[in-house]
Amino acid sequence: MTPSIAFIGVGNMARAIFSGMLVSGYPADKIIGTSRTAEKRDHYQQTFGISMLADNGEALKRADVIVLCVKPAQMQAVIDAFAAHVRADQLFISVAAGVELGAMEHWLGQPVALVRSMPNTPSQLGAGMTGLIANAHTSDEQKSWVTELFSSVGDSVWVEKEEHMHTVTSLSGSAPAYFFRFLEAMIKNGVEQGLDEETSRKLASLTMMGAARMVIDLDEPISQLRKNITSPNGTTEQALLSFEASDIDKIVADAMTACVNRSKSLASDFSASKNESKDG
Ligand SMILES: NC(=O)C1=CN([C@@H]2O[C@H](COP(=O)(O)OP(=O)(O)OC[C@H]3O[C@@H](n4cnc5c(N)ncnc54)[C@H](OP(=O)(O)O)[C@@H]3O)[C@@H](O)[C@H]2O)C=CC1
Ligand SMILES: O=C(O)[C@@H]1CCC=N1
Repeated sequence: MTPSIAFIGVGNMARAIFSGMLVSGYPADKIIGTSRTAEKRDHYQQTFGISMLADNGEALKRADVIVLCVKPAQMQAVIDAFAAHVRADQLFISVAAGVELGAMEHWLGQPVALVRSMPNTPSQLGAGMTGLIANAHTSDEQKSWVTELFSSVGDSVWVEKEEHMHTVTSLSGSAPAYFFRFLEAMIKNGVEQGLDEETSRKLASLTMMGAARMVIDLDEPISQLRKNITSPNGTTEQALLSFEASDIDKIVADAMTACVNRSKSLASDFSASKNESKDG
């Protein structure tokens, strides 16, 4: 039987996951979403044919699997409001950056299967990449089901230690935005050199896709793929020398470290112990 899935807090990430699921054949009548905004509920209901509710508790009641998709700062209030009605057979999946399993277990207040995920928005095209870790109450069968769920919108990896979720966030969760930023800079320069924006966008973005496909499909070191393009004393060499002069490794490492540090600070802001001391 196909489980009913409730997405609590339909925004960018929830939409990316359920639209990818719909494309891969998940029945719309098994998908519920929640939002506090009436216009959004109407929009998602009409556009995707899923059920949209205002009441998270009602969504919880109807669902076998609950995907928590609100912002980290909203997570505790959302869980607190329905924790008393959680059933032991339900499976929870969080997509929130930084919020640790221990904190969510504490807010849920009872032993329940819980998976922390870090997906990304390419999921909406079936090209997502998701990092996963489960708590001790999640069975192997539930983990397999979660793997299948995220396979339907791309690919996934299970990490061994929860601290690795910070790294996953910097390598894949946030990373589409790095590539978009890089493309924005390339397209801007193409336009400054006289091409129209549409042509610049096509040249740069299809090149990014082609390069990514070479990395994924060809069994060759990335450095070799780079060398194959870099003729001695040619054009590419000049571009790469310019990157090195700006210390591209440091630029990328600084950005990824900033991402990881923010993920860690979210974890500390919303940790169960901090919450307890706040309560106490
Ligand atoms: N965007 C991304 O690329 C990624 C995001 N994430 C994680 O996904 C989560 C959501 O991010 P994102 O989708 O970008 O954020 P959005 O703001 O787009 O979505 C969150 C949605 O939650 C809804 N919401 C807020 N409070 C409630 C509530 N009490 N009940 C029901 N709905 C509520 C809001 O709608 P309304 O105000 O109408 O209720 C809003 O649309 C975050 O925790 C983030 O860390 C993880 C990986 C990637
Ligand atoms: O920026 C954020 O906090 C979320 C988590 C990963 C991508 N977006």
